[in-house]
Amino acid sequence: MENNLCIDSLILKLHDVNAVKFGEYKLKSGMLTPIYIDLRVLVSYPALMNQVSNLIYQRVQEEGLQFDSVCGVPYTALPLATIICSRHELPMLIRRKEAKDYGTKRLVEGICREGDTCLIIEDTVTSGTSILETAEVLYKEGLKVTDAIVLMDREQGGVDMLASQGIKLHPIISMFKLLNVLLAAERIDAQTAQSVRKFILDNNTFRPKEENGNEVPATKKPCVEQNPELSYADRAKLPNIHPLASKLLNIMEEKQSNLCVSADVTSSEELLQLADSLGPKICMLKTHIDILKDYTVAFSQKLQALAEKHNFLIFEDRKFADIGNTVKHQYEGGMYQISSWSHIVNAHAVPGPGVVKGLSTVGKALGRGCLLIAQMSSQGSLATGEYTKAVLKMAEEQSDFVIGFICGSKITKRPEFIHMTPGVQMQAGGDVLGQQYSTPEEVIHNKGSDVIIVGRGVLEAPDRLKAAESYRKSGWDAYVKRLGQSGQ
Ligand SMILES: O=c1ccn([C@@H]2O[C@H](COP(=O)(O)O)[C@@H](O)[C@H]2O)c(=O)[nH]1
Repeated sequence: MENNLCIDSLILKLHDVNAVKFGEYKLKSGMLTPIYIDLRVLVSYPALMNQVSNLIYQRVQEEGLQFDSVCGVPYTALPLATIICSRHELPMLIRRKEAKDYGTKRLVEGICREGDTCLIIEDTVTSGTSILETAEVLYKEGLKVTDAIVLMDREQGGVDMLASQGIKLHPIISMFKLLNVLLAAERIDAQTAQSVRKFILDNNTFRPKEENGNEVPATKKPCVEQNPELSYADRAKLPNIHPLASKLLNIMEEKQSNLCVSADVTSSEELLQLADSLGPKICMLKTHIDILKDYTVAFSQKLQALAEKHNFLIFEDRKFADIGNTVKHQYEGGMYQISSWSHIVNAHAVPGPGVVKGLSTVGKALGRGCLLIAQMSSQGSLATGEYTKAVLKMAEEQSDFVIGFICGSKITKRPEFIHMTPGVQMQAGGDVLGQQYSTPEEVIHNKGSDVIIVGRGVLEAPDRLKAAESYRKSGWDAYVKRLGQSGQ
């Protein structure tokens, strides 16, 4: 989170110094682009140079990269590499763009030992060819290149192209992140952000080769609705949106996360530990409070503090399903006092509209929201067809409290409702008790849902944090892809 804030402030500073320009510009390849990143100006801003160099070095450490020397791609990344190498006493190599016609005539200055590994530093990547050109010069000196760090990735295929050549690229700022931050700060309008997003998605420079050397044919775009789709950030600003839905959409945009982790554990200590470690990766944490063996009021206070600290919402998956008067007591009272700590709860529509009325008499004044269960992920679920349509109608009639749905796919085009889908794992399949799983791509890109709810996919992974990050990334990438194909 802290690092995120640091990157957000850097993006705004880069915009301030005109290192990010909107208009029509030509790239090295000749391609015309509506956004140009000009980091050459950095040399005139020493504080910014230091900030960028620190972030690059921080990334090197976070990734645990091992190398013997550092080489900046000429010319913009040269001073950045120099600052890093000088500050951290690392051996540096300088790549010449043209060989001298006297003396050693070398293309690389500095000591190259056969078999040593050199880390490449670059300012901006589009296709990745500048990094590859530098790597090729280093290879000729007997060096190995396994990793490169770039400040700004235009997300136009550089990561994939370099990966195909055995170089892992570690970007610090991505184009979509940059657009989101500038949009949130009102430096650009939604239309500009969307047209740049579309340009980036339509102009991927990487064409992987099949084994026979031919280019892989472009995959067919899935059939999507033709009406343009709003981003999470745009939906957060809708005039008729529920404030809690708006808050959630803003969190999703800011954290680039549409991941809700289902914290189905039985000890409060483990749940708090999960919330603290996975907090930066999620937009929401889902609980089943009645499976905890040791619930206390102090626990619920600690959970709320963690939600504040990491900026996520709490969703108690209580699935209320009784008459209004009963659910009112179940929501407000009893040993769990759910309404006091859970931002969102859910309800079955089976009892009729009274269940929502009962919950809203407690939750509305507290600014809480409710999801209606329109479909379920379990095999043989009866929540289908006409039932799902009736749930939608019930939500529309009480949209001052209902903020969205638990569902398998998008059930309404009304952008103020948020669709959340459980039964998500990296591999489609199921469990022995009837749970059915779809992938993040299927749920977000193909089925049009907004949030993936993942339980065992994260909880049973050997490294929960790593698993949460890969679900976050898959869910977010699927959303970005969907936005780019929405016809805007
Ligand atoms: O239709 C539904 C509604 C709720 N759930 C809940 O989501 C999680 C899923 O856990 P996994 O381990 O990812 O299967 C769990 O808490 C369910 O109660 C659902 O699965 N399907």
